[in-house]
Amino acid sequence: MASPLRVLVTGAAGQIGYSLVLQIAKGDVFGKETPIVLVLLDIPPMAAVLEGVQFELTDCALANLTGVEAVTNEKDAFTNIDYAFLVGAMPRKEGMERKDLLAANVRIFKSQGAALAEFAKPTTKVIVVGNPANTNAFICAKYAAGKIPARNFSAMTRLDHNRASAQVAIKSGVTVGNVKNVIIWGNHSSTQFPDVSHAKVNKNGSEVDAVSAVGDSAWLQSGFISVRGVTVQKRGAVIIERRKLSSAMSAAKAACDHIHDWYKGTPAGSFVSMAVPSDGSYGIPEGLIFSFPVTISNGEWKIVQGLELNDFAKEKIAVTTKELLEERDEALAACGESKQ
Ligand SMILES: NC(=O)C1=CN([C@@H]2O[C@H](COP(=O)(O)OP(=O)(O)OC[C@H]3O[C@@H](n4cnc5c(N)ncnc54)[C@H](O)[C@@H]3O)[C@@H](O)[C@H]2O)C=CC1
Ligand SMILES: O=C([O-])CC(=O)C(=O)O
Repeated sequence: MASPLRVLVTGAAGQIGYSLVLQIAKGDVFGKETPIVLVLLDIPPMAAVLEGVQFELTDCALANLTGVEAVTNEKDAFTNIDYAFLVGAMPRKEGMERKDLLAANVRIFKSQGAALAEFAKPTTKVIVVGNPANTNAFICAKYAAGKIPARNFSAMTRLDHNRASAQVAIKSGVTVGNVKNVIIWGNHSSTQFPDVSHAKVNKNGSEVDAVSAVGDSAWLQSGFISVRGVTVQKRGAVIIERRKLSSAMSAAKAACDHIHDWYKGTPAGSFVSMAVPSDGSYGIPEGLIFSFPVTISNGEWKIVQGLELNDFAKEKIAVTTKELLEERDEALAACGESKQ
């Protein structure tokens, strides 16, 4: 048997954690053939709950789950890990924006960035789920710099990508497996820009542009993006309003999709949305953790180049970029650093 991948889930006693750990353990991310050791981290007051999750995972009797470790300190959590799902952070409540969590959550990611640098493998790959996800990932990467390359850090916009794909499928009268190349640009926040102008729909066996498959351009420029919040941009807030808790099942599934594609690659001709450090593509300031369309091969992502952006798209991308720059400066200040 190959040596197992060590996979860390932080916030493993929380609601996303509860959905996520089973999907990883049963092979949805790294494949059913890949042995896994799951490392579950939460804060000391959650130790008993965490132990309950550990017992349940053992009781699932999964063939390739070779170990489950429940820990409450960063050294045990981060030592020698291959992948980190950084979920543990405070969720927002009704009426809040995700950036309202910045002051409370950013320090967690400063500390975990330093712990990654000290204890993890230099090849470790990281997805930040805890909100505000892009800015937390920026801070985490900053404090791991010198040990783990910035390109190993990402933030999750796959949930927004999945939400957008599902809406296009419903409007086009197909199942979601027939929709590809939707793009989420920018921040995982209400300024994100869900863009279908490069998306494709397989309708009755032939591939057509999503815009013509949907057949409602007015909806694509307004209702699809955010009609009283029920579709993409503000979907998270709508779920909180209905459930009184933020998305968990769909967030866990999206985190699995994100790491699955990073590990296995994207199919030829397809791209997915992933928030990664900007290299200046599309005029986005370098280093900002920004959601782009990416293709993935051999564990390396590449930002899709050369997509044409019309004035509507440029305007939306400028708004989300401005918000990310403001969040970055606020986060640096909260970490006691000067602005960039
Ligand atoms: N990027 C995205 O698309 C999404 C992000 N989220 C975010 O994910 C985060 C987690 O959400 P839920 O699981 O619903 O929250 P939750 O409150 O159910 O669970 C969070 C867990 O994290 C733990 N935690 C807090 N500080 C920690 C630390 N320093 N180290 C380890 N664990 C720690 C808590 O004790 C708790 O068990 C929130 O910030 C939420 O806003 C949620 C949905 C989608
Ligand atoms: O909206 C929230 O606070 C949770 C989240 O990030 C989402 O559901 O997209």
